[in-house]
Amino acid sequence: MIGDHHQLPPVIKNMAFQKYSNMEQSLFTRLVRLGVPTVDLDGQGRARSSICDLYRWRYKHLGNLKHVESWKEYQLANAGFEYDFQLVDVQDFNGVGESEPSPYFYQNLAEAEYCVAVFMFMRLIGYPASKITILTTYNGQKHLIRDVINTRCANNPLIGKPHKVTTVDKYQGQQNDYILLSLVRTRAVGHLRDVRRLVVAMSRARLGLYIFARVALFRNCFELAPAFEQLTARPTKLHLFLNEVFPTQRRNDQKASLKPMVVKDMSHMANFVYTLYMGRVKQMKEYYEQMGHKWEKPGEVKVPEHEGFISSHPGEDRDTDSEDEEEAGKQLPVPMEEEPINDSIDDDNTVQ
Ligand SMILES: Nc1ncnc2c1ncn2[C@@H]1O[C@H](COP(=O)(O)OP(=O)(O)OP(=O)(O)O)[C@@H](O)[C@H]1O
Repeated sequence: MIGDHHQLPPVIKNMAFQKYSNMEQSLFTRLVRLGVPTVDLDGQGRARSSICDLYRWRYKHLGNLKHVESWKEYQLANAGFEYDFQLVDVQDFNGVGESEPSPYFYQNLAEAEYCVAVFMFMRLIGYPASKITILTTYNGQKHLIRDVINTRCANNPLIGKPHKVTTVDKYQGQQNDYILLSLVRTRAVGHLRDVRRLVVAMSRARLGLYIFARVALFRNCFELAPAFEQLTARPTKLHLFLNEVFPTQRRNDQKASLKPMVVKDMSHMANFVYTLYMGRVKQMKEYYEQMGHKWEKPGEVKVPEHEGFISSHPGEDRDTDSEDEEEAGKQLPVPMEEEPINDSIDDDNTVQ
């Protein structure tokens, strides 16, 4: 029960220990509260300096180790993205924002679809799946995102699944290069108001952090202001650079000469990804045929209605009469798995 007292405390499941022994208080917090002299972390070696600024304010004198300025991976930009981090505003989809199908089980379909569309975009331009993690602040949303992934792309060899889809709380202590984060709530800020959860959420990414949320709600939360002021200083619509592939040689500190594509909303992103995918498949097919190889379709990025609550692909054009589309219509839905993405720490290939 030792640990950074600016992050989340241990989870105590036993009510007696929780209520009467105050075991949720970590040993570190206990010592700090008792006035025991402590040495605070003053050099972080995980994140780009710009990303670290989102939580640096919670620590006394947190600087950067030299390598986060000097190593090439920190100097280069994130391919396809104008910014190294962005807060992306997500509006209601079909009139719905957050939903609560059972008590305290929060979901947000628009954010789930948006996160998955961005993951698919990253895969299509060459990002390895192992470098991308999708995080969310609620268990309900974790299940929804996994379900959307299973529906849209898990079985597609061109896309597959991200390294992990899990909750911020479960991911404490872990990291990945690129984090897509869904904040879910649209009516009340909920438990992100605990700044320790915000610090964990903001501090998991090394190189890229893209947050999907209802901006008007979170920007007004007093406790979160130092982070959201920085987040909202950048555009809240996703800015993408087309024609870039991973890894780019564009420098992160260099103002790009290209004009970005500004993504209007989730449907726009889903549509764009669908078109990008179809273009990639067409290119591959032509290449195979030119080389005299037998062409086999890699898979689909969409399947029919699934369990009655996930919409069909928002970028899907149902008016098409192409043969490929008809074949896709005959495909059986991907079966639901309770835990399709492995959560165990043992198989984690991130460096700690
Ligand atoms: N001296 C260093 N040289 C290179 N990389 C470093 C160095 N120190 C830390 N890092 C990088 O920073 C990451 C975070 O370090 P570490 O896991 O010790 O932090 P932590 O305090 O346990 O993080 P958290 O509790 O927030 O998950 C490491 O995985 C590593 O990539």
